[in-house]
Amino acid sequence: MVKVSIIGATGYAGVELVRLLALHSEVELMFLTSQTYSGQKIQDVYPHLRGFVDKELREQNIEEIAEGSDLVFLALPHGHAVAVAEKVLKMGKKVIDLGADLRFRDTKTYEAWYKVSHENPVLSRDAVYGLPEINRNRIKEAQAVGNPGCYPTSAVLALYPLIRQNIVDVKTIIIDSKSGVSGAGRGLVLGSLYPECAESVKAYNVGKHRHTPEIEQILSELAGTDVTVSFTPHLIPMTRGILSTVYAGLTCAAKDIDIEGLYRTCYRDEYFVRVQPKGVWPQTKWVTGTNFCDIGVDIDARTNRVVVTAVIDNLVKGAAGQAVQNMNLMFGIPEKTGLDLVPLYP
Ligand SMILES: NC(=O)C1=CN([C@@H]2O[C@H](COP(=O)(O)OP(=O)(O)OC[C@H]3O[C@@H](n4cnc5c(N)ncnc54)[C@H](OP(=O)(O)O)[C@@H]3O)[C@@H](O)[C@H]2O)C=CC1
Ligand SMILES: CC(=O)N[C@@H](CCC(=O)OP(=O)(O)O)C(=O)O
Repeated sequence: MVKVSIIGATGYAGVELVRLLALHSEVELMFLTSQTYSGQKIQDVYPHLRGFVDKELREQNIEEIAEGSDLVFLALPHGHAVAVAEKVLKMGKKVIDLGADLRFRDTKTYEAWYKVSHENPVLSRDAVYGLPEINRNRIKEAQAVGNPGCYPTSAVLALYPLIRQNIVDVKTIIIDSKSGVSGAGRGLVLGSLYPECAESVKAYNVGKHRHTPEIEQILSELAGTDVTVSFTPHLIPMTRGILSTVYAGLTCAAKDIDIEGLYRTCYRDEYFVRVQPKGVWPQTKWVTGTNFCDIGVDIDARTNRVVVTAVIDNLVKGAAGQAVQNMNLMFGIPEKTGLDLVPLYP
């Protein structure tokens, strides 16, 4: 059994990890931490876990936690992970950060967009970006993984087959995303209050969302050239789910491309990416509670642009599920373990 602990177990991402790991056959849950609720049992803070997990929430004593764990998940606000990751790694244990602190090869970019200083550029440079569909072999060898952001997971999986085949003009990419409110976390945020967001949809952080440089970093690495994207996130009144619609101009004639075949070939061995038949556009409900990313794709022959939609559950493939998938890879556990779930529908 792999011994795992979660720092920040009471946030939405952390508690989703607890849910998935509670029934994971190869894992033993060791320590769960919380600042606010330390001393209480997690099943008292989150009664849906009663009967599955019986654990007291602890303070963040990292040495003790790392000593008793093989892997530590960090589900903290950005800016808090580096110091913890350093201690865990120093004790020879592995770490997966669900936040943004280990996602950037160039920490100057991180500092510019996140407005916090990064104390360990080497740690960030050596960490592996944890998108298994692209980085599987490197994740298997990793000591530290930066788990991708929720919007970038959907956008990069939507674009990867196009970039890999070099059939779109990378200066024309537009990413239009909608997220459920749990993406903002459990903290009290005015915009997450029911009267503020119910029966309403809005764009936010237009042209300046922190996931823009993350998407550009990965697409640039894949394309071998600098890629810039127009990315606009929207808040939509639902709890879970992200839908990203991506547009890109083709560099060849539409008639020369079997677009569905291209996506099927690219993802043929990827259990968690489900390419829909041409003309079928997935909805967020098709993936709720699971690690799937469902993709719909077609070419708009009139404009010679590809249109792709990708849906994920932001808390699963966008956070905790992807983290479990990465853990499985890092410990040689079959990749689907703990994640072989049927979506919740309707
Ligand atoms: N929500 C989502 O869909 C996704 C979230 N993420 C990332 O995962 C991380 C956690 O997000 P999420 O769960 O949504 O956030 P929440 O606000 O729901 O939870 C934050 C967690 O961090 C703990 N915490 C807060 N401040 C501190 C601090 N100063 N020191 C130690 N612990 C602290 C909280 O503990 P407590 O309240 O018990 O004191 C809580 O457990 C973030 O980096 C986020 O960006 C990534 C992808 C998707
Ligand atoms: C709806 C909503 O507010 N979503 C969050 C998602 C960010 C997130 O989860 O941050 P990381 O993935 O980078 O850690 C936001 O836009 O800030």
